[in-house]
Amino acid sequence: MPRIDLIETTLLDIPTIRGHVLSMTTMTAQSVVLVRVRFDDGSEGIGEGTSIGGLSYGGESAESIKLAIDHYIAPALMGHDGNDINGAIGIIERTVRGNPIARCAIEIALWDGLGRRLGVPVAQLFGGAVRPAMPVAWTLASGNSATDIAEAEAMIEARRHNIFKLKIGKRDLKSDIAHVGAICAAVGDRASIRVDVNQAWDLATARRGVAMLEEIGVELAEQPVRAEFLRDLKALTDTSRLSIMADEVLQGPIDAMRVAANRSADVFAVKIGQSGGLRRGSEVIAIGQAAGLGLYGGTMLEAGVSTAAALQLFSTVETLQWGTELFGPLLLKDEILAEPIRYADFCVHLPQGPGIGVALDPDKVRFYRRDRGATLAPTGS
Ligand SMILES: O=C(O)C[C@H]1C=CC(=O)O1
Ligand SMILES: [Mn+2]
Repeated sequence: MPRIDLIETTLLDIPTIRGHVLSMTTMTAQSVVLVRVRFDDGSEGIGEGTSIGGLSYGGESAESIKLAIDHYIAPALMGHDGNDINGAIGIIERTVRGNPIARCAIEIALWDGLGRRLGVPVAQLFGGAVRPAMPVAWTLASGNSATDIAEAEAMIEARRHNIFKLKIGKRDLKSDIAHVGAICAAVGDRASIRVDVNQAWDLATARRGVAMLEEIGVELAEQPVRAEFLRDLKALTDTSRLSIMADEVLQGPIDAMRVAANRSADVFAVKIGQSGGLRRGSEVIAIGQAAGLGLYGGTMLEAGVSTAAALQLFSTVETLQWGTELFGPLLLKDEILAEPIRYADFCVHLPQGPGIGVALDPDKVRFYRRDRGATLAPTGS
């Protein structure tokens, strides 16, 4: 029995290729918590926990993810059978409430370790991949319409993306609609245009906004209203011809059930981090499927490790009506994987090989680790 004998976390700060403007914050760097789990048979697994904009997007930050793992999850899991992932999930959930991204980070490493020991991809442990590649959206969020149009043109030309998600909700409705309209007019029928409001609108604004977006050819609006206001999300879904996607409201299968039960949304943005891991993510997917909702593989703008883990799970889903947005590594200025995930022909390709199918570049990890300065600084002062 391969017992867990070491759990190590490393916090990295990696600059983004440009400012990423969301309704609640502008990102210029992404903070990533890497997890390494070692088992006493010498095998290892890696995981990642990544959030957005410190604590401005949700209830977890890189620092809180690291703390939850180092101080609570790691001590509780020490000595546990690495092959017993369901048992480990039980221990983690009894030890730590909330904190779904921290829980996910460690679970990824457990699946990676198990896959590597068995010599199979994690997708195989979830029944096997039904597709080798998935459509992948890109987020246009430079904060400037002309820059976004140029970016969209370049992506279509390179055959990298023809699905674009526009981040809105920071500016007044009129400016946002003008911005989205300009992008829709520029790309025409060469791309699918969606928007993500990240909870910024009240119901009155959302009603007007969604109606205007529909007029200009937008296909879908993601989380237009606050996650807590499920009644408002449902009101929009009931009356809008645009598809409404649930994102921040989905913090695992219990929320998924609440949203599905009264059809408060048309589509689930399934995120392994927000769901609390691959196992709970697979349950969110099952609930969405059983309710006849559309599915979309979402991201917390994760680096390569968590993106690879999400790809392992989403590759096993029968129908991903809305594709994925697993482009996180492309938003970062530098690659931390030894071999990057492949993006081509408007798709992201499932990495091959055992476990999650990717390995870290140790030099890059060393370079971007937050405590690098501390490690190099003279001690004793
Ligand atoms: O969906 C979100 O709210 C978070 C994230 C995903 C893509 C992106 O640009 O931001
Ligand atoms: Mn979203």
